[in-house]
Order: sequence, then C-alpha cells, then structure tokens
Amino acid sequence: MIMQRTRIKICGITRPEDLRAAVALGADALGFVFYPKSPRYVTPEQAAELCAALPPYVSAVALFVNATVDEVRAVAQQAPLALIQFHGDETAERCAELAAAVSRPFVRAFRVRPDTSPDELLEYERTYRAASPWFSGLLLDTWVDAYGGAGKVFDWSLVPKELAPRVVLSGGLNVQNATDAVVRVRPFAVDVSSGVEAQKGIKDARRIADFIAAVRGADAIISSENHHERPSEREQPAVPDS
Ligand SMILES: O=C(O)c1ccccc1NCC(=O)[C@H](O)[C@H](O)COP(=O)(O)O
Repeated sequence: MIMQRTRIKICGITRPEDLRAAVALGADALGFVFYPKSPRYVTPEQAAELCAALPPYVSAVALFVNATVDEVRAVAQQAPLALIQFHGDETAERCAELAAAVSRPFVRAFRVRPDTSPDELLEYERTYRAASPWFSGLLLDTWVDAYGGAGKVFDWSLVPKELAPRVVLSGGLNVQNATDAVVRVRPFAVDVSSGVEAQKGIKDARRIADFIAAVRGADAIISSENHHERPSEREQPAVPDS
C-alpha cells in the first residue's frame, strides 16, 4: 500500500526549545519570520543561532513581507535557509528578482479572500511559475490585514483539485480541523503557526504533537482509500505545463 505523507511546516519559531520539539516530533520544515511587525519576528542573527541546531533534511524557511534585496541577502548570508516564502505584495517579477539574488527556491503565499475563485488560484500559480525557475509552489493562507499568522481559516472548497497536490494549505489550522482539512483538500503540505502556540511566538510541544498526529491520521485515511481504489481512479498530481 502506498502510504500518503503530507509534509508539515511549523511556522514562527523563535525559541530553541520549540525548534527541538518540532524537529523531534517530525516537522519537515520550520518557518522563521523576518517581518519586524510580527510578534514572531526574529533577526538574521537569532535565526542563525536557532538554525545551528537544525539537523539534516529539515528545511529552514525564511518568511518576508515586502523585503529589500539587502534584507533577504542578510538572512541568506547568515542562516542556512532552504526556501524563501513571500507573504507581502511582491509581484511575480519581484519574487523572481529576490529569489535569484540569493539563489533560493521560493514559495508564494496567496491570501484567499471570500470572493477568490478557483480559476484565480490556477492563473496566479501559472503567473508565478512562468516568472521564475526558482518558483517552488503556492502557500494558500487566509486574507488578513496583518499579512499572515492570524489563525483564521478560509473556504477550503475553493482549492482546485488539480492544484491541491502542489500547494501548502495554511490559515487557522489546528488539532481540531487538521484531519478534516487534509482529507478534504489533500494538499502536498500543511503549515501552522497560531494553532500550535500557547501565545504568539511561543510554541506548545503538546499542541505540535497533537497537530502532527491529526495530520498523520488524515494520511492513514487517504492511504486506506487509495488502497481500495482501482489504480485507474487514483488521481495523479497534475504536472503543470512547463
Ligand atoms: O506568522 C506571522 O506572524 C506572519 C506575519 C506576517 C506574514 C506571515 C506570517 N506568517 C506566515 C505563515 O506561514 C503562517 O504560518 C501562516 O500565515 C498561518 O498562520 P496561522 O493561521 O497562525 O496558522
């Protein structure tokens, strides 16, 4: 039986004990927020210190909101970041410029509004993928003024089935809704911040453990369904036109 395994990013890491807990509990990626207005903000120096404890095969993701090239470079020169995540108003060309400046793949966050359409998401991905070979994928979050990290869910039914296997699902996920979110959307990965916190910027190891268990529970449900499907019915992630 092919076992489904949804990747998991724990975002907004600010403390060594939270990094250690997330790694020990099986997180695939850790997010570090370089947006000074965020309560989860870390400096490049703090990120470098935190990431010194990062073991192999766990990715450090750097989050920016409308950063300058110098700000992105300063982080890339000090911390072993694997990926950049753009959460501001960066155009496709700006993302391409910043990613190329530091030779890192990037994830583009799309903040889903109530009037967002599935076609808009498909067109948005096509635009950013076409703009840069450094494009890695879309993270779908909920529209909030603070750019992100608000703990609010959006309407998951808006996620096109052909896009789901390539997206990171985010926005208000927690132990109560994670299994439902993964079974319904079947994203490549999920991302969580508020839902595993005791307070903004302070993660709770028990909540991280319970969240990861809830995602693994969804993976078991999906794997069981796949096992009982005829191979022809099994949906393969659509590979976008190059
Ligand atoms: O986390 C923040 O404080 C933040 C601030 C500004 C831009 C982005 C931010 N976080 C980006 C993330 O990837 C969060 O994990 C994502 O928005 C989901 O957050 P939550 O709804 O709290 O799980």
